[in-house]
Amino acid sequence: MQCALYDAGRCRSCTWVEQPIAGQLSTKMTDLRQLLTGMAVDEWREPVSGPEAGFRNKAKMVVSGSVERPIFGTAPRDGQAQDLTDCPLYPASFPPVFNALKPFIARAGLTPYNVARRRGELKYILLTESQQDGAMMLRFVLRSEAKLAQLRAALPALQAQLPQLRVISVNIQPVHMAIMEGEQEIFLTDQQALAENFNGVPLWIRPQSFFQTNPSVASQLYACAREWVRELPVNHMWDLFCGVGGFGLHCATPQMTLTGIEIAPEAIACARQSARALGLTRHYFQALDSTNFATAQASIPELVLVNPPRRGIGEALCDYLGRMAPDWIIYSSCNAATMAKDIRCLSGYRIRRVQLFDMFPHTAHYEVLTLLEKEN
Ligand SMILES: C[S@@+](CC[C@H](N)C(=O)[O-])C[C@H]1O[C@@H](n2cnc3c(N)ncnc32)[C@H](O)[C@@H]1O
Ligand code: SF4
Repeated sequence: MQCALYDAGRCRSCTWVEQPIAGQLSTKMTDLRQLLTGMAVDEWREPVSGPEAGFRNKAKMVVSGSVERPIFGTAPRDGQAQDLTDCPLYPASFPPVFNALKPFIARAGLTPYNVARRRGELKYILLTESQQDGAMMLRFVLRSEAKLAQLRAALPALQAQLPQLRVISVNIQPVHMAIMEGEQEIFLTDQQALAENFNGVPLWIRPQSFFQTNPSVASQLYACAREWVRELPVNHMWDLFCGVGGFGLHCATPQMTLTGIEIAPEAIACARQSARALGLTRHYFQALDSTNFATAQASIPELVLVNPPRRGIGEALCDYLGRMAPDWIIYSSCNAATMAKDIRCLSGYRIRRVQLFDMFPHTAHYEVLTLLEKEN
């Protein structure tokens, strides 16, 4: 893919951008095969990919520069900030919003935060778009509430100019460190979540809850998990690290019992709302730590699906699953190295199927879906 910002040396985030997608996929497949070396795999499925450009539904922009001339992009290095509003990973609907936000920041007096001087208010802007109808969520990450009144006063004009901004909020991040978001979220609109829909399944995007950033590939991933689960005689499944419920809500039927566990309460509220909209009655979504939840259960359903963060599911959950031995485990991972390590810990399972999903084109990262079956 052509990226003028990469070519000009202004952004080097996509280290593989100069390689054709076919080459990227074959390198990723080689990496995955190496990580699973020594483990028998019954079926390697063809990798799944999506569009090369314009696929991201979310922009996370560091705000720097001055209040009159803010820059949206990367953190300044050697005093030089790079404007990445033309990044080709974003859809065509994003640059007009960025362009309208720059004068808005000046009008609202939101001085960009200067990391070196520890001064200023506006640290990041986070913009997410729903594929369903193009509605958007805009979040301002501010150092404090000092400029909140000014922001509120300037907001009606911005909303009139950009009616697609349905959810607007301020996140307060008072701490001087790399963590992007703080705990406090102040909604500036009545609407607190964006409606999304993948494969006919209603989902919600809202602040402080994880949502996949490549909707084209994520919807193929959920559809594939649904296909795999529907082939199996499953009456009850756990969806651990469920986020807003994408996997479980795709896989469950009205006859099945679905237990979804996720640490973020905001995400659990979204999952419950989607389950109700689907007419599911046997769903139990709880905001809990997945390992604490699982290890307190004396029985296990036929299927456990896990989709952990990059660190993997860890030893305690692996030990528990090995001991309780559900008939099937589906592992969806954005870090095949930790997934391979976890699977090696799980004795008594064979790998029925593996499929790579190219969720993060132009980088070495990828998602992988693995079906494990208990050996008799
Ligand atoms: C890779 S995301 C997957 C989310 C979801 N399955 C999806 O498809 O969008 C991992 C999720 O694990 C959650 N998480 C992190 N630590 C957790 C824990 N200890 N127990 C339960 N959930 C956790 C995160 O909040 C995040 O939503
Ligand atoms: S993140 Fe965007 S601007 Fe940076 S290299 Fe990738 S495509 Fe180019």
